[in-house]
Amino acid sequence: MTVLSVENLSVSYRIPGGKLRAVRDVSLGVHSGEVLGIMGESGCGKSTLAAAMIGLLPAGASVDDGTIRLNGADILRLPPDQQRRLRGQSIAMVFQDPMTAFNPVLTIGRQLSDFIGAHDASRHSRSEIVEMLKRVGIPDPERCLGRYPHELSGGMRQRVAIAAALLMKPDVLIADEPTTALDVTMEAQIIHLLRDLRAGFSGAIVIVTHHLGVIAELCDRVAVMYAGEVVEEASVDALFHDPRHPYTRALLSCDPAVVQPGAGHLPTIGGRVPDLSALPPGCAFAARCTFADPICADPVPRHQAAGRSVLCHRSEA
Ligand SMILES: Nc1ncnc2c1ncn2[C@@H]1O[C@H](COP(=O)(O)OP(=O)(O)OP(=O)(O)O)[C@@H](O)[C@H]1O
Repeated sequence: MTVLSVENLSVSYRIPGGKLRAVRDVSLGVHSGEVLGIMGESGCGKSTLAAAMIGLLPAGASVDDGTIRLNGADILRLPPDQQRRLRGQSIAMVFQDPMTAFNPVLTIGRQLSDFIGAHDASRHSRSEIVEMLKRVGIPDPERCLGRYPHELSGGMRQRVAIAAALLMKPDVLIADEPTTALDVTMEAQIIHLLRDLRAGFSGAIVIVTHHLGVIAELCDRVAVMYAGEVVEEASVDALFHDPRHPYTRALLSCDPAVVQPGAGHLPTIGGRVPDLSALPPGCAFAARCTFADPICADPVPRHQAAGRSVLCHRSEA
């Protein structure tokens, strides 16, 4: 069942003298039990898309067009209090820097019970919280409950943030760069933790990342973003073994090691991402694409086939 679907979504930021089009005509869906990865270089619009999905767009950003459906409800068109309620019950978010999710002057125990109590006080007892902390690998959960956020390492804080999100039993868990603020060892541990947790979680997971290892190890499907658009969407297997969009191919061919699970961050491609406030007509990747020809200045068709879509004049899905 599709729990979260985004249809023809466009989001822009107001900037001096105009508009920066951060998300352009994006359509995506994620089903229960599935992990969708959203990947792309810095500035391609991943975080803006994730923020729109959870309804927490930063100041200056607005939805120009499109719909976001959560369990079928068109959340952008609900009154704000209903939006908040639906989100609180159905979506949980894990942020890049877990410190931002915690109040520095309250203990972890107080925050977990307050946070969860705010959504459904009766459902969660202290023992459930302790059980969840154990599940996410906190070595001494009882002791952890009495600690303040700054007394935990970054990796432990991220584990607690993941525990808090899972305690809500959300239909959709959105994780925005969940490993980026961590060192390499902790990053690997959190990737393994998320992989283990998948088994006991029936909701959908959306992971925003520029880390190919996260995609390879955790995701079922992946949407590759470039300059605000989804340029290719496919199963992880299809994408890694048979990338069709020249941008995806360029990313993967920069370093053959990247197709291996556990591989590193996205390599860089020559040239620059276009200015999102003054986009060229046609394909936004054309200026960096080795296959570009004059047709690329025309509006770009989206080729769709079973389980795959590709936004390119020259590549079929
Ligand atoms: N508050 C803002 N005001 C104006 N422009 C913004 C703002 N936040 C982001 N942008 C611009 O929107 C575009 C998309 O940014 P976004 O943060 O969504 O990309 P991203 O792929 O998540 O990048 P990163 O991985 O660096 O966070 C970028 O061009 C960015 O400069």
